[in-house]
Amino acid sequence: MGSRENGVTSSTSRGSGNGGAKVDKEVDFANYFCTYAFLYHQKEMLSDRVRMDAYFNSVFKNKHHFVGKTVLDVGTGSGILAIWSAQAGARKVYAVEATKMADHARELVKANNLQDVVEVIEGSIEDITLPEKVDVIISEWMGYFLLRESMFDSVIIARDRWLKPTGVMYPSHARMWLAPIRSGLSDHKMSDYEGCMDDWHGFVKETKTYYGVDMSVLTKPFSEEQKKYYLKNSLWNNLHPNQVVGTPAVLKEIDCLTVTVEDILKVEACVSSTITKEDTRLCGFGGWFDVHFNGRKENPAECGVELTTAPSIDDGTHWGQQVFLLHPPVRVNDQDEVRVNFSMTRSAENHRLMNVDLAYEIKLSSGVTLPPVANKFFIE
Ligand SMILES: C[S@@+](CC[C@H](N)C(=O)[O-])C[C@H]1O[C@@H](n2cnc3c(N)ncnc32)[C@H](O)[C@@H]1O
Repeated sequence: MGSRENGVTSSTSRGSGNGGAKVDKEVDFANYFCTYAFLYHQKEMLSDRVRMDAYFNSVFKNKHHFVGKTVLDVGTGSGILAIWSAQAGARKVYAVEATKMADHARELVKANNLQDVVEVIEGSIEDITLPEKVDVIISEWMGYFLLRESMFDSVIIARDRWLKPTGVMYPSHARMWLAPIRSGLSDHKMSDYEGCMDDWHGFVKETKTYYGVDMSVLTKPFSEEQKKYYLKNSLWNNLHPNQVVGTPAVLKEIDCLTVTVEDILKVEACVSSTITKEDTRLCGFGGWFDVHFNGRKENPAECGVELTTAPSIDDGTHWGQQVFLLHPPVRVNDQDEVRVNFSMTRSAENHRLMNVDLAYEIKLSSGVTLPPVANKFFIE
């Protein structure tokens, strides 16, 4: 889950954004669920090899959790996780999907001759009733930086209603990470953060050459506009691992079996990272997540699987990372310490979007501490 294009960017009429508040279902459907009804969007997730391999391996390398068992797939989309669960030997799979994608899922189940095992149910997980409790809940609920989209609330509700006391969650654990980062190569446009704030120059040259108008007078306002934008909004990016200039820190650890909605309304952490590169420019912080498929203590996975969205030399995942930029960048050195006060809450206008407060302070290895800086970002 998590797409730059999915409809969660529009605001909804939801009130306070806390887990107890009422969601205007119609508005939520129009703004959030609508894109999931399109196969093109499901395809984006189905094409994410890192995501697919992790879920596939978690199911097929842990068949003992599935053989002869009952499974609930929360938000089945195209039906892929439900189909794998059935192929791994489940006795019965309830595949619940809020959107009309349920029709395609039903078709796909039938085409794979699994209609006697997989029952596709169209409806919100919050509203449907199952005839029995289940042994496994499987779901792909993760948004950008793990919690954007707030779909995990629905999985928690499903768990509390429908998971047997001995049941297993797929995934079982999740973590959020933050690390100091530097700008990428200048030929990699998306991650040349310093360049992207000033890249009016090249444009001015071209406009003058081809269209005879000198736009250089707008260079400064453009740069100011860019800075304002990037200092207020996080940026989706696929970071290269060499852009990570300090030790990554865990902001939040979640046990999917026991966590409550209350526990995820706010993520607060004070963390510290040691710079690991000589003479580099700290441009901001990168945030990502991982989830694990470890079963539960009494019924562990035979083969634990990790799905990570950390910076990677390959294509990464469709989740990428969230980048929180600083301006101006700060020159840092090996062994300097960056202390971060991090807080993430849900937007009051749209509970599926996030506000981040990020304050940091740098203690140089010489012992000098630079003045603290505080920034606010919106994860849209
Ligand atoms: C990220 S997609 C995952 C789809 C599929 N499970 C997969 O892994 O490819 C999440 C799906 O959950 C559905 N969904 C989200 N919240 C839901 C809810 N409360 N009840 C039912 N379906 C929901 C969305 O419509 C979407 O199709």
